Amino acid sequence: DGWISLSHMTSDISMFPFKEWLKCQQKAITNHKEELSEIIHPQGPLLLRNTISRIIALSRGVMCEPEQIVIGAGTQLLIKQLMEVQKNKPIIAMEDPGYSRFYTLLKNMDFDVRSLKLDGKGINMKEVESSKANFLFVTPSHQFPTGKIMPISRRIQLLNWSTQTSNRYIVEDDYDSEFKYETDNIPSLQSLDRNQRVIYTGTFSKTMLPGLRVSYMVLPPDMLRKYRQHHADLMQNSNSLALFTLYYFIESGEYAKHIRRMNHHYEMKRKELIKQLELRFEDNVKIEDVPAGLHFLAQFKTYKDYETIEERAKKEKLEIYSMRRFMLTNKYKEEGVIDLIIGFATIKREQIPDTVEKLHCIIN
Ligand SMILES: Cc1ncc(COP(=O)(O)O)c(/C=N/[C@@H](CCC(=O)O)COc2ccccc2)c1O
Repeated sequence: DGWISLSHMTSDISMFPFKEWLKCQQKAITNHKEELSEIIHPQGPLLLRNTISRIIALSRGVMCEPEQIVIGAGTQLLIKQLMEVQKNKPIIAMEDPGYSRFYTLLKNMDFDVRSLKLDGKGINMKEVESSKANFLFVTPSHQFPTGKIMPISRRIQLLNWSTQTSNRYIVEDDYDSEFKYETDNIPSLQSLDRNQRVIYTGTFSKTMLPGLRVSYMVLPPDMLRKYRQHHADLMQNSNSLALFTLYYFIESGEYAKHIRRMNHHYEMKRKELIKQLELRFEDNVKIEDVPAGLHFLAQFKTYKDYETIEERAKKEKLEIYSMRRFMLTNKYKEEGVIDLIIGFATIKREQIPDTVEKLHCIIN
């Protein structure tokens, strides 16, 4: 259809080892007929929760028992189920720009949702303090969408904030932590938490097949008790066959191999795209070169506004999103520049020069 995608909402599944996946699915069917024939644990199979707790301990420093993990069909569903448990309408705060799907979900659940500005270190502490929030949603490992990695100093400030009064929680959305290029992993907020204030969420959407819809959250013990009481009757909402298959895919080492392969593949494309953009736009582009994730932020000098750019991109059959998608209430517009979110997962290496040229004529 002639469209080129610089969307951040895709992953490059051309390299996904479907043959291995099918072998693991065969194993899942052979070894787990019993479980497939019945309603299994609402939090997902214990053997997969064991595996997940081991992976996130190794890669993110998350300390938890498998019993604290809830597996669900997407992070939004898990957040919805978690927030249904909360009594007397807690106040919610989240990053702006931020993940608009959480903002919409929580607003639709009639919560009072405050959108807080960022500063150079991530979510702004003064705004956090004045927000009176009970639940604070943050993306410290790779702020969505700006890419900022929250420094340890700000993490400590947030953790101190969370212990100042009761009924304060931090929801750490670690959605994009697998893909780190030069920098090594900063451990999760949850790994620094000594007061059971951090609710940790992760997903297999970025590293596996987005269509699998397998995500998970780690609940502190007291929140887990409340969650289990409230959702005593709730059945598991993930697909058991996919979960058992994922278990074998991880245990066989295929998952680790796939992440290594994708890290290399994405890093190459990211480097090439940044190089071509800087060559073509020279000092009319400023790139937040955060070496992580499947997208980066690029600020282009132009006197065109967001609407014009978005229209021209559509006409040029280039799928790309601007910062407007993520502005919750603070609809700022810097004079003479626009911010675009450049996703590099699906673009082919050989398409990069033409795509950069296309972007140049859209913006100028
Ligand atoms: C901040 C944040 N947290 C969690 C998630 C993951 O959600 P889950 O898949 O339900 O577990 C996303 C996915 N955000 C999605 C949409 C972003 C947008 O709306 O602009 C993009 O998701 C994918 C990107 C690449 C490959 C696969 C998926 C999230 O942006």
